[in-house]
Amino acid sequence: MLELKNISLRVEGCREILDDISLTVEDSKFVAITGPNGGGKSTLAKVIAGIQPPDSGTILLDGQDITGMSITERAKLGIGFAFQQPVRFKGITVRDLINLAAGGKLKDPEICAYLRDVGLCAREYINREVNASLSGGEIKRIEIAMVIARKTKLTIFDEPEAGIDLWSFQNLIDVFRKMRDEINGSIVIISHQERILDIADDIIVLSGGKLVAHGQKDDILPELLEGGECNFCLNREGKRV
Ligand SMILES: Nc1ncnc2c1ncn2[C@@H]1O[C@H](COP(=O)(O)OP(=O)(O)OP(=O)(O)O)[C@@H](O)[C@H]1O
Repeated sequence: MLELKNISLRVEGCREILDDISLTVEDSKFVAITGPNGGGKSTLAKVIAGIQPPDSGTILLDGQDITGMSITERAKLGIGFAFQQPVRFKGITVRDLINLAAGGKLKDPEICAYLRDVGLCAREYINREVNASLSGGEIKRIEIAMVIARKTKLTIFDEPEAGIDLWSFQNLIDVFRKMRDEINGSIVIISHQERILDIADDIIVLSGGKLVAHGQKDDILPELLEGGECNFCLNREGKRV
């Protein structure tokens, strides 16, 4: 279980990017974080992954205080993070990356199964070098395949739909459904997409750095669909408009 207690973060000369955020992600839950642009979603994901330290507050994983831990230490405890803009590694093949993620040498059929899960033709990609010749959508899918192979306790995806075409989007939804059903871990997804929000157990809405709603999908989604994300926008006084 992941617990965030009173997390705040301020950038010099700027308002609070995260303002006293407290929330819990229970085991085996699929949680979507959404909200207006600039609300603090990516920053919160970076705070959970250990990329950005908070100014104050505490982060607990299964009761253990991980607030001061590095990305690597958190990764060892089972936190995985898929970036909004994935990185490319020159000289490394797709096979190498999946093996690296899985923490051992997998047989080709196993690697192919991960690639198929994310809609890539395994034969075409398994020996490809992960360099600039891969498209943004292809690299994104390879990164998702890596996250699945890593089988982490808590996986954070930052806008996984970015750069993925419409046809592959359905495939992506299927991947997340499968992850939710088969992997015994929690998934936190930052997304603006209704179809991703729709498969979540819980939805969290961040706006202006504040947590403005957190509850079961069936309670939050109708309000989001009715008024859009700006139904949750805050005015200068920090009140919902
Ligand atoms: N290093 C920084 N310096 C100044 N401002 C920052 C910094 N990092 C983030 N911000 C600001 O903090 C706010 C929250 O950014 P963040 O990327 O977390 O938003 P988001 O909810 O993920 O937005 P989007 O939906 O557009 O991806 C934005 O206004 C952003 O400009």
